[in-house]
Amino acid sequence: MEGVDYLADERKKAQFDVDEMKIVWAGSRHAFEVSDRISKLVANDPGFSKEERTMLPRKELFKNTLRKAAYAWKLIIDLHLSEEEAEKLRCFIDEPAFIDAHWVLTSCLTLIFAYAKLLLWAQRNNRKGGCPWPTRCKFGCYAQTELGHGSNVRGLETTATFDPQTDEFVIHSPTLTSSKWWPGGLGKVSTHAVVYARLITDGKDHGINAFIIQLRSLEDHKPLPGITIGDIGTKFGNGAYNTVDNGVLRFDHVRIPRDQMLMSVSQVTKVGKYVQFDVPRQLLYVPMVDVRQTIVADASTALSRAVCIATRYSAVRRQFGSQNGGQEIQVIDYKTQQSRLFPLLASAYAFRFVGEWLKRLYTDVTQRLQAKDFSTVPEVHACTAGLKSLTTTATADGIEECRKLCGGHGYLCSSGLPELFAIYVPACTYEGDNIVLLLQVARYLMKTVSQLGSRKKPVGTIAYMGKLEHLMQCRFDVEQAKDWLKPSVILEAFEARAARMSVACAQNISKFDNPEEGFAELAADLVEAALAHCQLIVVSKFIEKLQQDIPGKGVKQQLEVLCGIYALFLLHKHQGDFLGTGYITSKQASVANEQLRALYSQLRPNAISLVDAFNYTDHFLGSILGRYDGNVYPKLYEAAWKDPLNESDVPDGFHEYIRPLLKQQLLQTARL
Ligand SMILES: CC/C=C\C/C=C\C/C=C\C/C=C\CCC(=O)SCCNC(=O)CCNC(=O)[C@H](O)C(C)(C)COP(=O)(O)OP(=O)(O)OC[C@H]1O[C@@H](n2cnc3c(N)ncnc32)[C@H](O)[C@@H]1OP(=O)(O)O
Ligand SMILES: Cc1cc2nc3c(=O)[nH]c(=O)nc-3n(C[C@H](O)[C@H](O)[C@H](O)COP(=O)(O)OP(=O)(O)OC[C@H]3O[C@@H](n4cnc5c(N)ncnc54)[C@H](O)[C@@H]3O)c2cc1C
Repeated sequence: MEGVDYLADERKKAQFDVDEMKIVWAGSRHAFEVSDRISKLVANDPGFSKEERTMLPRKELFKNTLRKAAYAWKLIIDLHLSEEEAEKLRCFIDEPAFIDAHWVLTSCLTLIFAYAKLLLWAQRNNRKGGCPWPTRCKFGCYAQTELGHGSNVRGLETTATFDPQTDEFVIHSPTLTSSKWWPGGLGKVSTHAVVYARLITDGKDHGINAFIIQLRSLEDHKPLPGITIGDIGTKFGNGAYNTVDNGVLRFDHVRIPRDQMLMSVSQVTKVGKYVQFDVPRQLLYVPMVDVRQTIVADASTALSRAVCIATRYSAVRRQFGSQNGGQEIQVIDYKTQQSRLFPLLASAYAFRFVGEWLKRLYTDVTQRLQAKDFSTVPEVHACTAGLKSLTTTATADGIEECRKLCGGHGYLCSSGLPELFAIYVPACTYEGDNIVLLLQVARYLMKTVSQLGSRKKPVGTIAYMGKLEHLMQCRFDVEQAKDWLKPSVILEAFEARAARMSVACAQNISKFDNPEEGFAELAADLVEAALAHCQLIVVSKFIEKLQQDIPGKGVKQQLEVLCGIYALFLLHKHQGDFLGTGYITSKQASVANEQLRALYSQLRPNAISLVDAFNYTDHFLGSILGRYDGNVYPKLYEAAWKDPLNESDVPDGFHEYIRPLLKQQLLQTARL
């Protein structure tokens, strides 16, 4: 029946003020109001329907994305949307697109510009005159990865050879493996690209630098002479990321003016002299830090969506336990369901808060860079790389777990979960493979440990290493389950585990004559140590959030429960680390698990309201199982009939393939 709220009883159980929690989730009252308004605007506009997305063939799907993007762009201009509102519009349209960032940010913050802005900052500081980029370009993409190399940026093969005769660079793809491969928006749309290539002057290779290159004519959109471009082919999943034209690009001696090199860390003069500036070369990589922090901020959105669907459906779905004709048990009441679902709910909140914190850290580093203070770049690189890795891996795994939590119906496209997973899972790879990124964190940790004896004191997220002596010796000395609720106890446990794992790796590396050989040999242990450090960051930022003034009846208490679940779930999952490093005993681990179970029971009556606090519209969720009103079965039944296979009772192909077989069977039966 329309209009009935099948989850109303669940909503009545809430022990906290949901509206206040919505504001905590959004970040501020203002952010909530913008998000609420724009999500409804998108949901009520048929131009943004997603209904048939998983059924469209690739060409139609892509054209539909072009239409939506153009329509959204028009809305942004017609409604005079601010940058913040436009970003929300992009989020709630919920369709990866070639121009994601371009139309989002009317103030010229294109995807490519987002990458290039720090390079441009350096450029502005190092030479006179403005950059030709944002005003001249139409659509941009970021062409770094090649067919042969992605992670190993130093191994890229595209060349940019300076010709002093003409004051130009000659851009060339010398091998098949040097073809640019993967850039989003490149295949069919981008007119310009930031291209990473080896800079060569006077026969000398100066390593990787970035160049702005026009790819297509602004008149007829054809590739410019010497340039070959195409789409790299269909990707994983129906609909999903196939809305984006990830592309291939080759250059055959293409000439560009000298001023189209992004001269952030070095410069080539008119006479072909290569000049290195007095800035760290890593500045060239800082734009990757920018997108990684955005990905961390987005992880909580993807995970919370999946969790919202699985939580609501778990309250609707009933299996077993009916007595005397009564109702069966809601699957959310099974302890196994809770122990799989509630840690994901807690993770969604944890990632939200660590994402907010990372944004502040990133803003701080950009301000420091303006003042030529490069001191925090290594820490920010380690934090963005590590948290990108942790949050995207946990989110992709979490979405898949939510699909399983919904049983068979989770496997239907109408549950929204298969497409959400297919769109999300490449986040574990793009913007840096997650293992490669954890190894960057491990390098930073090993460097930190090796410098502990020096005068350089560890600060920020590695400050805990400053009390190494204590962390190596301390023991957890309390026995009761409720002791595990004390923030100081949780923090010390995570600090001791992370510190001990890093020190153990450093000690093992020191047994090798060559540290690089030791690092390579111990890579699997190093990845675990890096993960322990990143989990400590997430736990500590959740605890810091709880120290703030949080208004609203019961809101802080719910967040305390979620924080406890996040930390104790990790402790339970990684028990081997905590026991192995000797900080806790097996009895204490079992007491922690007892506390975890108690927290699940505390969360249970609030579960539906905690996912309501995400304030997602049914349009954004795109899931029959996750509908706000819980009216699942009639809508699933209705949706099945919309499938193209159900357009006729007799399928296409019946006469060619089914009927002859049936006839053959009839004949065989007759012969018997
Ligand atoms: C506006 C945006 C809008 C929306 C976006 C939202 C969502 C995203 C949606 C879609 C996705 C879109 C795009 C995806 C785009 C891409 O995937 S682009 C391609 C990204 N590629 C990578 O990430 C490659 C990964 N590899 C690397 O980053 C590096 O090469 C490396 C980290 C593996 C290093 O390799 P090495 O050869 O070992 O190192 P090196 O080059 O010699 O440098 C070593 C020193 O530099 C430090 N360092 C490395 N990276 C950085 C960095 N990013 N910032 C600062 N410092 C860095 C490193 O720590 C070493 O320092 P030392 O002190 O130890 O010397
Ligand atoms: C959807 C999508 C969009 C993308 N968009 C863009 C874009 O816009 N622009 C762009 O330039 N690129 C883009 N990329 C490319 C992306 O950045 C790379 O694929 C990514 O950086 C991983 O590099 P790779 O493919 O070379 O993986 P590889 O490095 O080949 O990884 C293969 C395996 O080797 C392992 N491995 C590699 N190196 C090491 C090591 N040192 N130690 C231990 N293990 C290692 C990895 O963990 C992985 O298991 C995109 C990719 C995808 C999937």
